[in-house]
Amino acid sequence: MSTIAVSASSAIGNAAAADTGVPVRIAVRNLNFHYGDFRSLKDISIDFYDRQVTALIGPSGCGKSTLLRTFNRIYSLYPEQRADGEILLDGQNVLSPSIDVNELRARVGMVFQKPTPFPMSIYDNIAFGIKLYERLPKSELDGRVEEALRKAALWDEAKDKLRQSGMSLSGGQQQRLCIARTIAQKPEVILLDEPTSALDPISTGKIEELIEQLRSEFTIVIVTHNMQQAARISQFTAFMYLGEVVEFGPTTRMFMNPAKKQTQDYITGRFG
Ligand SMILES: Nc1ncnc2c1ncn2[C@@H]1O[C@H](COP(=O)(O)OP(=O)(O)OP(=O)(O)O)[C@@H](O)[C@H]1O
Repeated sequence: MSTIAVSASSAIGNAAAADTGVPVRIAVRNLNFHYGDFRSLKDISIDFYDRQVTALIGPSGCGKSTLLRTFNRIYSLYPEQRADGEILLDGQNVLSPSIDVNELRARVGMVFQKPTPFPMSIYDNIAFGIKLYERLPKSELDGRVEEALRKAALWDEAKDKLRQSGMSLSGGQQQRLCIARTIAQKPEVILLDEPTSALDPISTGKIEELIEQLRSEFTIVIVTHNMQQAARISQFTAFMYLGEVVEFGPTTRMFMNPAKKQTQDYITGRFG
């Protein structure tokens, strides 16, 4: 794992983050993103720390989801979308043409705003992804499915109906199933794009607790519109505006004492 870039976070005025001593898992350098002729990310440089939760916040259209989608190159499914610059995952540039994108997507899992279980059983929703990469005897596969459901805090609710359709679960349970499916592939990084915006407060609370538990094992990047949520669950926060990272730092400092007026205005709801 790369530790070189810890001090590089000072490139965006973040001395506090640079002092943490936490290793960097993803180092983004001079990243630009284009949808056709439209440049939606502008020369972004930012570090994401190992086994920490980083929240991406900012007004609608500022580029949060676009940034998230660069990490596993999911955008490359669309020919008119392109990124340049560097995204170093453990020191290896994921934008390099030599990267195996299937392998990358197993290392960098993603969960979307709307729960997206596959139209198959709860068991198969999880086993499917494992079987793409590994050939395991049935007993071992059963163990991996159980482990993923336990880590996603869904085992107790799902263990007696593993053969039922994933679509039969509630919205909150479906989202935990999607998280279980991602975890089962043993990723290093989990990307969460507004994972609770379609959920009720109780389901939201469960996902937030889950994120706190998952942090011991995974590096997590979450896009959220909910400032309280960002403050509750993240250790680092990046405030984005018009395709740029305006400010980045430890969440407590960002919320208690932001350095930039734009950040202050946004987190206090005064952004016009
Ligand atoms: N498929 C696309 N084609 C063209 N432009 C796009 C596309 N997707 C996003 N954009 C533009 O890129 C910019 C960043 O969009 P993005 O979805 O990353 O913002 P966001 O901060 O995640 O917004 P929100 O909070 O509303 O989800 C916006 O100006 C948006 O209009």
